[in-house]
Amino acid sequence: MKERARGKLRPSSVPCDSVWEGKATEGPCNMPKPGIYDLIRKAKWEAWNTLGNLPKETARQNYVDLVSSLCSSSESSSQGKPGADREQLRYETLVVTSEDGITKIMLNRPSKKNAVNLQMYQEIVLALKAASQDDSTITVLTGNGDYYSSGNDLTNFTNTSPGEIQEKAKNSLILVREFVGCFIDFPKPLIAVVNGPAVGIAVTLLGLFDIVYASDRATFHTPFSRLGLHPEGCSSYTFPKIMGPTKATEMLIFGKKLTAEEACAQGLVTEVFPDRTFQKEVWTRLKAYAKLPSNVLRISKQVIRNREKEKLHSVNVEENSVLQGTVLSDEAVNAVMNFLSKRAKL
Ligand SMILES: CCCCCCC/C=C/C(=O)SCCNC(=O)CCNC(=O)[C@H](O)C(C)(C)COP(=O)(O)OP(=O)(O)OC[C@H]1O[C@@H](n2cnc3c(N)ncnc32)[C@H](O)[C@@H]1OP(=O)(O)O
Repeated sequence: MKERARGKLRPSSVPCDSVWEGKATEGPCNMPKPGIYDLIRKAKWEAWNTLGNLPKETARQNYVDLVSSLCSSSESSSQGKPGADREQLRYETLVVTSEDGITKIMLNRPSKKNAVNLQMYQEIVLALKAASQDDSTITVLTGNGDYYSSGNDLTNFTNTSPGEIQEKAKNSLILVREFVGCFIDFPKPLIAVVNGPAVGIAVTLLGLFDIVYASDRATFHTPFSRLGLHPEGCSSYTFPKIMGPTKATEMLIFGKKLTAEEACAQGLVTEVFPDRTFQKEVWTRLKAYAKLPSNVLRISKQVIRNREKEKLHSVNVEENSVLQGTVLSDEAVNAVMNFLSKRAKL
């Protein structure tokens, strides 16, 4: 009997379904308790044993229900395959690819230093939503060309009539709030591959990533005060936590630009690579990480990040409402005018 019962328990099967399976075919637990180091069989035995005298028929029905629910969940997850996403979604400002367990979202306005225009905000929201449901293990954000991103596109409100500008600013900020919310909620490991300089919102968001790899050519600059703007992307909360309040203040209020090495020393960047070997080294490492079990990574991310989510959403709302009041201030409008008239660059 011992051997027959053991033969039914496939070591690779999920403990919970083999428990119902054992109960459904054998009735009450009828095998001796396995040894302390026989971890898989011991876990199954304990689970089976806890079912006590549950009737065989009830156990059988539970087993059928469980198998049906697993089948339907695997069907619905296969509808979110990256191949299908690629066919459905066409992006103008991004290149999104999915292979080797990695969905790569590449900002693709290199002639504008990957400045984030309204279309790009929207497309990143869509790409993150698709990536959260596809079968990739990790998601990467990176930039095409020499910049990672020059931040918010300063022409977002130009070509807008005076009568429409208030409404456009309000709606744009609602979009930015949703955009930041997607980073807060993103369920899989999210990795920034910072291929060159990063500015403004492209920097602040890094506090919401799980890993940040940077080329030694990258710089990190948040010149909010000279633009008449204020910290966003939850940086008013994440940066003081990551680097301490005084270093965060130097960056977020006084616009101190950090080199990649400095950003790494402050904890904003995980690791810096020589630009010459950046792409090769980073992608080799990410491909190895993407072979780890997807579900395990998701759950570990939840364990690390979930207790902060509510706080981050409230910070996002608060930062956004401050910007609602200042994005059309004289200081902000003058800064844009100076940039457009080529009088000001960073
Ligand atoms: C939508 C709601 C608003 C929410 C507000 C959110 C709060 C703000 C968040 C931020 O991200 S603030 C940071 C904004 N970014 C900047 O201030 C950067 C401005 N750009 C520059 O200073 C320079 O362009 C540069 C990045 C230092 C690069 O200089 P370089 O001399 O190397 O290249 P350029 O010839 O200047 O740039 C090439 C091309 O790209 C255009 N461009 C670059 N960055 C932006 C940008 N952020 N917005 C709009 N356009 C940008 C630049 O004008 C050039 O265009 P062309 O002249 O070739 O047409």
